[in-house]
Amino acid sequence: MKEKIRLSGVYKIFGDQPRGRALDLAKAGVPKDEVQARTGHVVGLTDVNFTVREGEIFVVMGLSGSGKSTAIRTVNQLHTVTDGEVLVDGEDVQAMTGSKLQSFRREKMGMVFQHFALFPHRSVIDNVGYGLNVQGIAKRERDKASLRALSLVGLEPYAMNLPSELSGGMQQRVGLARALAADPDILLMDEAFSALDPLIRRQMQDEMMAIQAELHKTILFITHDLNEALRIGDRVCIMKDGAVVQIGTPEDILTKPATGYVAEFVQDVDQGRVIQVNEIMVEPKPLDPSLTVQQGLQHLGDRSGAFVLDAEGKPVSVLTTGDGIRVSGMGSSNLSDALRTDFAVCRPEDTLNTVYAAAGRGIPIAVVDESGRLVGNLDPRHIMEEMGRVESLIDGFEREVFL
Ligand SMILES: Nc1ncnc2c1ncn2[C@@H]1O[C@H](COP(=O)(O)OP(=O)(O)OP(=O)(O)O)[C@@H](O)[C@H]1O
Repeated sequence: MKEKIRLSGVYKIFGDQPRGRALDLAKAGVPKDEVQARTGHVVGLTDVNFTVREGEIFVVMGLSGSGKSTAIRTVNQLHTVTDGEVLVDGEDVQAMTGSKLQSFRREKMGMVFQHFALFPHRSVIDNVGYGLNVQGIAKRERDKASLRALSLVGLEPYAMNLPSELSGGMQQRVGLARALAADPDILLMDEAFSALDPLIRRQMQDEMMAIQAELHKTILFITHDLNEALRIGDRVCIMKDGAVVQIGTPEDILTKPATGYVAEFVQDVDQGRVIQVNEIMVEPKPLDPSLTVQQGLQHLGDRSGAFVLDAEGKPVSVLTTGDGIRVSGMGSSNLSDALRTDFAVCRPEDTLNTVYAAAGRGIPIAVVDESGRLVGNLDPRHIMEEMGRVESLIDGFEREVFL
C-alpha cells in the first residue's frame, strides 16, 4: 500500500532555544522530565517515527501531554519540527512556505477538532462551504460540494438551519462535513469525537468508518481513549512522554503489548470487541475412521468433541466428549444416542463478544462460512483462556519490573 505520511526522527522542543542543549539531551535519550528540569525546555516529541499508508485509519493514542496533538500538527506545519523530517506524498512539509503551504493545507487535508467554532449566524451549508469560499470558489459550485459533504454525514436536510438549531453531535458532523467539503486526501482528526456522549460517539465512529470505506481517505486520528483507538484504527500508535511506545494492529496491541505501560492500558479494554473468532477457532479435521459413528463426523480438537455434518458440510448436531463418555458409561455402544443439537453458530469475522453468551452457557460453538459450512470450532474454554491471556501478560511484566 502506498505511503501517504511519514515522520522520521522527529523532535519538537518547546522553549527559547529549541535547537540547543535540550535537543542534544533528548537525542541522547534523556527522559522528558529530566530535560525539562535541566534546561527549562519542554520535549513535545522525541524521535518519533511512523508512516501512515494511503486509505488507512491510523490512530495516535496517548494520555494528556504525550505529544499526540504536537505530532498531528507537524503534518500540516501548524508546528515546525526541531529536528527530523515530515513527508506527505513524498514531499517535505517543512520546506513548504507561502502560497504552496496554503494550498497544500487547503487541498490536501481537512482538519476536525474536538471544539471547533461554527459561525453562529451562518447557515449549516455556509459553514460547510466556508473553506471553499476562502479559496474563491463560486457559490453554486461551493453549495454543490457542501451538499455532497452534508449528505455523507446525513445532514443534507439541515443545510439551511443555523448551528444553534442542531444538537452537539450534529454540530460535530457539520465539522466533519466541513473537512470533507474540499474533498481532501487526508483527514486530520484531533479528539474529534471526545466531547460527545458515548452513544453518539459510537455512531460518529461508525459513520466515519463508513465514509472512509466509501471514499478511501487517509485518516490520522488522535484520541486519549484506547477503546476508541482499537475500535476504529487499522493501526494504532501509542505515545508516552513525546515518544512512540508501540505501533501495531489492534490485535497486536491487545495480545502482544510491547511494554508494561501498554499492558496496563490494555487491562481496561474490552478485548471481546476486537479479537475475531478466526484468531482462536480450531480448524475441523475428520475423525479417525474407526471412531466415526456417522458419515461426516468431524474431529474438533482434543477436548471439545465433534460436529456431525450433512452432505453439504453444514453442522447438524454435535457430540461432546463429556456426552460421549456419559452415554458409554450408561452401557450404550451407540454414540448417536449422545448427539445434541443445542449448539451456537457464528462467522469467522465475528468478534468474541458476539459469542460470550454461548461461551458462558458452555455450549459448543460452530464457526460457519457464508453458506453455512463448518470452517471451525470455538471451544468456550479457548475464549476464556484468550480473555485471561492479557492478564497473565500483565502479571509477567509486573514480575519483570518488581523481581
Ligand atoms: N506551545 C507549547 N509551548 C510549550 N509546551 C507545549 C506547547 N504545546 C505543547 N506543549 C507541551 O508538549 C507536550 C505534548 O503536548 P501535546 O499537546 O502534544 O500533548 P497531547 O498528547 O496532545 O495532550 P492533550 O490531549 O492534553 O492535548 C506537553 O508536555 C505540553 O505541555
